Amino acid sequence: MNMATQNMAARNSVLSLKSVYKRFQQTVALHDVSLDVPSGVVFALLGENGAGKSTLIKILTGYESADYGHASVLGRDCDFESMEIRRKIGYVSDAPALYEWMTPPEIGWFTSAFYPKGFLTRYQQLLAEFNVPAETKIKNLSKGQRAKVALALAIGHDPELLILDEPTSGLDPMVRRQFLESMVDRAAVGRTVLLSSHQISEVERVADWVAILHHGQLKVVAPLEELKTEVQMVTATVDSLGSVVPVPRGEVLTEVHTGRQIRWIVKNLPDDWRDDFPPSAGATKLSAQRATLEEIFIAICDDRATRPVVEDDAALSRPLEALS
Ligand SMILES: Nc1ncnc2c1ncn2[C@@H]1O[C@H](COP(=O)(O)OP(=O)(O)OP(=O)(O)O)[C@@H](O)[C@H]1O
Repeated sequence: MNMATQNMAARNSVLSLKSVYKRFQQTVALHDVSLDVPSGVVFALLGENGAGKSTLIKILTGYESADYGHASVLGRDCDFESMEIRRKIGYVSDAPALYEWMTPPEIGWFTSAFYPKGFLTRYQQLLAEFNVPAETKIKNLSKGQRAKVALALAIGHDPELLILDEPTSGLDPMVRRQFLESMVDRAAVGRTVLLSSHQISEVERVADWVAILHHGQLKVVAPLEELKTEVQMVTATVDSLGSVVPVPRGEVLTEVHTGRQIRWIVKNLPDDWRDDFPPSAGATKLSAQRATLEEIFIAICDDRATRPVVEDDAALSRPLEALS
């Protein structure tokens, strides 16, 4: 993220993490994570399984504490004001706990006691929109129907900030679409949505901002459009296996070798990047194209991508210091 974008996010941020560390026994779940989420956007948190997404969300909602660093939501401290935060925001966890013996209307009526007037009416409208059966007890609802109840409970009070941990898993394609559209609508009226997801195509459709976590570290935070325009995939074919070719200038996120082909994912590739590959460089068929979000995600999160796939021992000694 460039400095101007970073400053903009920090100025209007609805949530903020500063140098947050979290460890579970030997597992480092979050490592020096700093993040500001601006208001009025759909902000997607991407990362491989175990990257630390749920841990980050649990710290924001006060279900876990950071070992070090500071987290705040809507200006409130996540450690000391978590009850207040949970009342203000909407939150759906990856496994929502609901009162199993109640019916959907009953749980809405029960929950309405914690929220201002207007909650129940809105909740009931959402249940009707989502076609949730009113007479069935929660324990007998399908996975998708449960997810709809949890979502209706989370947005019934029209929260300024909605936090969703993998919101669309278990939803059918129609509801998934309806649901994602409603996220965009929320952002359009100034509400903020933070969602974690593995569904890159969905994120690409709805997110304004994207953050990518990898092994507990925040690798990318940027507006989606900026990411799409600033990151490119450079491809070169090497003349012979094991030849040492230059690395393109710019910020090389990763390098992948497949036979004679090398692919680099590069941020801020200079216009004159081809000058780095004179005929003597041993690389031909040079091309650069914009990288898709999926390509960027894989480049950052697939650990195999940072290790060259080689077919002879000589190539193993190729210098990779330029890669982080
Ligand atoms: N309570 C816990 N005790 C021990 N380890 C934990 C605990 N919670 C999380 N972890 C570990 O911390 C790491 C991050 O887990 P987290 O659930 O935040 O990942 P995630 O990005 O949400 O993954 P997924 O996409 O699979 O849901 C994992 O290695 C996980 O095993």
